[in-house]
Amino acid sequence: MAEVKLTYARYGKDKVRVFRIVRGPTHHDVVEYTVCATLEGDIDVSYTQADNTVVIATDSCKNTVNVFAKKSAHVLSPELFALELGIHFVTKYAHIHKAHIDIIQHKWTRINVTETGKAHPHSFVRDGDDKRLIGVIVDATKGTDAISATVKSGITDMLVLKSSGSAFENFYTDEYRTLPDVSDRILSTSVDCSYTITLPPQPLTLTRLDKLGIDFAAIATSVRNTTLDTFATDQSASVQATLYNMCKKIISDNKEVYDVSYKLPNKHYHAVNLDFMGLPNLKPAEAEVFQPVESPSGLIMATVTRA
Ligand SMILES: O=c1[nH]c(=O)c2[nH]c(=O)[nH]c2[nH]1
Repeated sequence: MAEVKLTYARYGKDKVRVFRIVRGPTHHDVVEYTVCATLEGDIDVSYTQADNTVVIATDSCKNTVNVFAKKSAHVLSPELFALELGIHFVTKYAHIHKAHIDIIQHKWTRINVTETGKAHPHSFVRDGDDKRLIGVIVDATKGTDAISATVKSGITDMLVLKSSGSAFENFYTDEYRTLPDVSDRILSTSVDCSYTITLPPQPLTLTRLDKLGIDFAAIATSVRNTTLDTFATDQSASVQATLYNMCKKIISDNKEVYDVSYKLPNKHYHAVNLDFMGLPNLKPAEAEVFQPVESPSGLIMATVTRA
């Protein structure tokens, strides 16, 4: 047998599906999460010596998510809920030094009733495929009185399209280029955005969570609105340039945001040739019927960081 060593180990429960109702006096709030909770620490012997005594069962990790969903005062904020879970794992178990909590928040938007013009107190609609993504790492490797954390938050699967206000011109020309300059085109992408939030000076404790003073929901709303507003209003020179404009505004508007990353597929729409019917549809000014192209798509990515 070759000499080997274990260089990284982490385990836990993925795809923990949880739904929580918070019953208020006048209305209910609901959240639906898919949680992935994984742990690092002094767990090597479970891999190398078949010693399970150090293993908090992944089933127990799942139970912990459900118990905290019931007891947490922060459950409506995925960032705070993730921090709370992470702090729990690294403080409850002396041999667990890092917890990774990843949450997908599924959409439930309050229904506005047409007849009354009012938001309904306990009825909701899934009004889009977009989800919020939260990734928290709680780190107690320097001890439980020196816990630090990183918080990433973001959006995924937010499909957008504009039928004008997008150009792509003056790009590199050589023998491989076949694409003509276009001054007006369809632009469509499925937004995947992630941003890092700087937490106030650590260390972190469960009780300090109440006093973090960061309005995670307001930042999420700002990021979503800026993404949509910039996509709509920017006279786009390219996906790259529009992406950068989104990042600049998000970092300017949100002092807690340290960096922003986007992954933007450029979902192409090709004008259909209708010459066989004598219908002009190929020149940009005449094109009205398009074929949405599943693949390939462009893929434009970048991270912009506060200087
Ligand atoms: O906005 C764009 N960026 C590109 O890099 C690119 N490449 C391409 O073929 N079309 C586009 N559009």
